[in-house]
Amino acid sequence: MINIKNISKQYHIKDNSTLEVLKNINFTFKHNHIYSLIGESGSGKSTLSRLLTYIEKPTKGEIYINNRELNGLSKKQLRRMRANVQMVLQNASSALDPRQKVYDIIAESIRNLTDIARNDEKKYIENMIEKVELPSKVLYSYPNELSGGQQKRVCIARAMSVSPQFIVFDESVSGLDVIVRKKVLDLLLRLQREYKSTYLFITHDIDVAIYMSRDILVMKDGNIIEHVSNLKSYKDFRHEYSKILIKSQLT
Ligand SMILES: Nc1ncnc2c1ncn2[C@@H]1O[C@H](COP(=O)(O)OP(=O)(O)OP(=O)(O)O)[C@@H](O)[C@H]1O
Repeated sequence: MINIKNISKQYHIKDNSTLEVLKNINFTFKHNHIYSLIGESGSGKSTLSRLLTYIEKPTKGEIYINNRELNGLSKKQLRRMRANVQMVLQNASSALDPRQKVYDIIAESIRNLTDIARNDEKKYIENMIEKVELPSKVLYSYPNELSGGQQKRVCIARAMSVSPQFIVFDESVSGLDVIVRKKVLDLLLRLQREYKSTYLFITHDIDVAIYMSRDILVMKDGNIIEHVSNLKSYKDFRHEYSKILIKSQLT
């Protein structure tokens, strides 16, 4: 479970002024659940994902994972926490080191973030690559030898390999063609059922958001302005802004 309390994020921009990108957000992400997050460009979705994955710190507020606040943890505890929360980004090719073979990319993550013994590593990685439905020979390829869809699956395998409880997918399927995208989404849904992790699925695309989850957060100007759980129809969105956002995609 991840709990965010009174989270704000400000950036210093030119002329000594500050830009408040996230404004006092409170939310609890339940265990074993998928949330979709939609919102227009610049509303703060990626900033929120960077805070949730500890890439950046909030200016104000606290993030709790399993009731433990991040600040003040020892290095070892922090390492464990980092494994707990993973992120899969839009641009798979830039997220993968072009100089490393897929095996080494996944192994690096495992070595840094888990206690899996070296003797067990190969079997574990082969199993992981099978879970994302890639042939094992991919492990000995470089990322640029793979298709966009295959690279995406490698990113998913790397994230899953450290057994995270929480995964943020930030526009993770953008840029894939419709058929490949659906296959990746179905894979993610299967993996979620198997691993019982919590997903925060960030997307511009309302259809993708609904395909992944009926639990939808809408973000505007640094706030979560609406949370619809158990969405049954577009009419369940009550906030005027959500309605405009949905309408703009449907017309
Ligand atoms: N490091 C930074 N320094 C200054 N401003 C930033 C920084 N990172 C983000 N911003 C600003 O914060 C706002 C929110 O950006 P963010 O990327 O979180 O939005 P987003 O909803 O993810 O947008 P998109 O859908 O286009 O990715 C934008 O105005 C952006 O310019």
